[in-house]
Amino acid sequence: MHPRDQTIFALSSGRPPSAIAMVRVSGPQAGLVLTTLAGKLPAPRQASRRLLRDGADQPIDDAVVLWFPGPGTATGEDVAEFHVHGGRAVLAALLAAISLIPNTRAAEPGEFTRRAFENGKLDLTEAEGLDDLIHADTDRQRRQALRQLQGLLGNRARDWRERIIEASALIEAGIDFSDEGDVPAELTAPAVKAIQVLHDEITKVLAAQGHSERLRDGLVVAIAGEPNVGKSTLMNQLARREVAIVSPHAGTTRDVIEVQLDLDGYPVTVIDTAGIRETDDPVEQEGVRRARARAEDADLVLWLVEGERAVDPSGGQIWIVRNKIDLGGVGSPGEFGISASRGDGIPELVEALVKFAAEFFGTTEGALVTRARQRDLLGRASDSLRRSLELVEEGEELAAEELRAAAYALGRLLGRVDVEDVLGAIFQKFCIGK
Ligand SMILES: Nc1nc2c(c(=O)[nH]1)N(C=O)[C@@H](CNc1ccc(C(=O)N[C@@H](CCC(=O)O)C(=O)O)cc1)CN2
Ligand SMILES: Nc1nc2c(ncn2[C@@H]2O[C@H](COP(=O)(O)OP(=O)(O)OP(=O)(O)O)[C@@H](O)[C@H]2O)c(=O)[nH]1
Ligand SMILES: [Mg+2]
Repeated sequence: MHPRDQTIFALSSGRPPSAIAMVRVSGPQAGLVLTTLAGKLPAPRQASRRLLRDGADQPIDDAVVLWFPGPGTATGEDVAEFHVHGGRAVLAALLAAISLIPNTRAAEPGEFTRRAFENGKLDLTEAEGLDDLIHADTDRQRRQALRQLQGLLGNRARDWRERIIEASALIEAGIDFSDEGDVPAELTAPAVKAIQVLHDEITKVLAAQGHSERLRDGLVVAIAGEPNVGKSTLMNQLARREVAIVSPHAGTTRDVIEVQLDLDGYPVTVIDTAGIRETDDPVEQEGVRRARARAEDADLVLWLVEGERAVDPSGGQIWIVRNKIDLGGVGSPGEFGISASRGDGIPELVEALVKFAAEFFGTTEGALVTRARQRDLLGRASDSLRRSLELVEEGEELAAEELRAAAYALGRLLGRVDVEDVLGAIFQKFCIGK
């Protein structure tokens, strides 16, 4: 039997042990799995309590089960759900009992979603949104992912694709009509107008995206500066816990230490680094090398100084943060003055970071593009439309060719025209059970 026709099953809830766990089954054998383990089929889409039994008629667990007959289901296939106690032995017994039923097998990562995609329940951008929703850590990530899952980009792309195909039909009708020589302008004018509007709409969506695709990974803020200025103390303040070792000894931090923060719904990774100085200690040298590399890659560097020390960092986005103001010393304009150990100035610094994040991510409530793949394909569609406008004067065939390329790019965005390995690569990164 082809793997596509097998019935798949997986633990769809989190790592055991948990209070309750959910095992999902999808495919033609889902009903048989349910009756084998739980007796007669429950009423569709209604929770029923059943004692589950294995092949030897031994009890597995006291469970709640659901039966969703296809095709009106999440995957488009028959689906069964087992809501059981989330202990490791319960799950092991349940999964073993299911796998004994012929033509069933454990699902690959993302395979439920893949089947939903193949059955037309969602397009590729919606599947990507679903994956992002599962991995969303902050509220803004969640909202962006949910918009994508609900088809905000997919619906726009479908509409654009249809309109491009209509415009290209107009142009091609002109080509047939003219037979030889130029197509009369009154035939192509409506198509040209339509292409211009389409080009404007797609370009606007691309322009509005800002750094919205970075919302998935988060902003990286590096704390850097000379040894002993209080970088690790600031890190602990921002994290509100003791993530880094603080000591009066210069050269304490060697490895790069990271914490994930949720700043007003924006995901921010803060990294604490080794104090940058010339040193003979090879371990510290390596720490300094890593500190420099990470600071260079960061979206923002908080360059910490203490006391009256002058500063000379250069390049990139850098904020000067003057620490230990409790010991005296005055900050210059354009600097932050803080006491990392006492907490003075920290709320102001955090507030500025939230503002920076808001500007960095741009108008994420309006952003439709969340991945490089999507941006790339929209860019191609927009470029092809622009070229078709340029070419329409020279020859309708060339313009029609570019329109086909634009429609093709949108088709790939939606996952309508894509080669198996591209789809495979996308779904592979999903969770098992999703
Ligand atoms: N127990 C449980 N909770 C869950 C899911 C699930 O599969 N099981 N989901 C898993 O994704 C999410 C909900 N998403 C769903 C998406 C589509 C359909 C569905 O049955 N769609 C049909 C019928 C539409 C309808 O009646 O509204 C369809 O699209 O044809 C169900 C759940 C989150 N919570
Ligand atoms: N008075 C005062 N002391 C501070 C302040 N912040 C940090 N310190 C002290 O400064 C010393 C160095 O702090 P760390 O946070 O370890 O400094 P660091 O920059 O991480 O040092 P390295 O990891 O060695 O580069 C410790 O003794 C801290 O207690 C501050 O705001 N005021
Ligand atoms: Mg340190």
